[in-house]
Amino acid sequence: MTDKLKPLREKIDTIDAQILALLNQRAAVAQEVGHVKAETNAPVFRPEREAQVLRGVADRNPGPLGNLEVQTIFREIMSACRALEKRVTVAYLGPVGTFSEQAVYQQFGRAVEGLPCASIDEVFRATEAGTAEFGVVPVENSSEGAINRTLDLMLQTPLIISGEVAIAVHHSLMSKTGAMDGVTVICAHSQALAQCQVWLNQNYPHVERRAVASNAEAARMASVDPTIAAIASEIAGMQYSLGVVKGHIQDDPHNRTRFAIIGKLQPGPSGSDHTSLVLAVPNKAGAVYQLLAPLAKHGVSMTRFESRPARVGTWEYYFYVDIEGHVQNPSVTQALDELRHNAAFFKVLGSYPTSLT
Ligand SMILES: O=C(O)C(=O)C[C@]1(C(=O)O)C=C[C@@H](O)C=C1
Repeated sequence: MTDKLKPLREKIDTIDAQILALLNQRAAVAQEVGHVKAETNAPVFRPEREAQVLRGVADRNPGPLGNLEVQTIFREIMSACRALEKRVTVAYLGPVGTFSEQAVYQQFGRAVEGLPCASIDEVFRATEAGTAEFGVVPVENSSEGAINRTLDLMLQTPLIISGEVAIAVHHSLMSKTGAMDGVTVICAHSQALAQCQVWLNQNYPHVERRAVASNAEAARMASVDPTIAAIASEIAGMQYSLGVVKGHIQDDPHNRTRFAIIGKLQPGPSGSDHTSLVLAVPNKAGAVYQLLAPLAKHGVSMTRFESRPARVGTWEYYFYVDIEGHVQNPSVTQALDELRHNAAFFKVLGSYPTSLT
């Protein structure tokens, strides 16, 4: 056994030495890129370039490693190279251990400065003020729908959407002991309670449910109070040394949340992009249909359509529309020019590379 392993491990050692040398060669080139950017004051984080690199490694991947695995490795390589140029600060809905924090790492890799904020409003404020270069905010959940506070704030902010990231949301029921003995309350964010309600009705119909500010806060509470169990990600549970009572309790096994990266950067076209818009029309029959006609005319696909009642201003509804393509793509430019004419309110929230997952 040992005799057979030895030469194989020597092979791995040789390959690791090559990988290490190549990684540092790559890092040195990234440093040069950093100097060129510094001369022209160009942005360090280039989401369109990173998306192209990650799509490229998946396209060229011969295996046996899976595409997701090689993309994860290359995301971290780019993150580390980027940090040699400049370590970007990213605000997110904290505390640490939230799905928002996972979204930050999924988009930027680990070599970033995370800035946990107490609310979605604060993420916008920190990014607008420049305390953070970027912010990560939840936009929609596959089982619960739009995150309304984010949509409302998008309407007013001067920030742009520079990227999107979707993550699988798996909830676990956890407590200090990993059991439910003595637990009288289950705490979680209201969205998480809603996403697990069928499972909770079947398994713990008589235990009180209490909505708290975040799942990570619920995990923190459970870590200091044995009468509290929390619904949160297992990562949050690990941060607070909780034991898992039951994993994957969300009613929809494919539960996902999509996040927007907000900032002051408008990425260039990456070859596979989305553009987000907010529109409003006068309240008359057929107005929405007419408004959207230019998209069909120019062959631009709509990937999302969401309406929000207007709480202030003249219009009854704002429509949040995502389309395929980048504002610099000619068909999108033409469609948007016509849309702008038909709309009573028109705002481009940004064009950005489509999420890899
Ligand atoms: O190509 C660039 O602009 C770089 O700075 C290099 C690099 C990389 O490591 O590949 C790093 C950061 C950018 O976000 C994009 C790519």
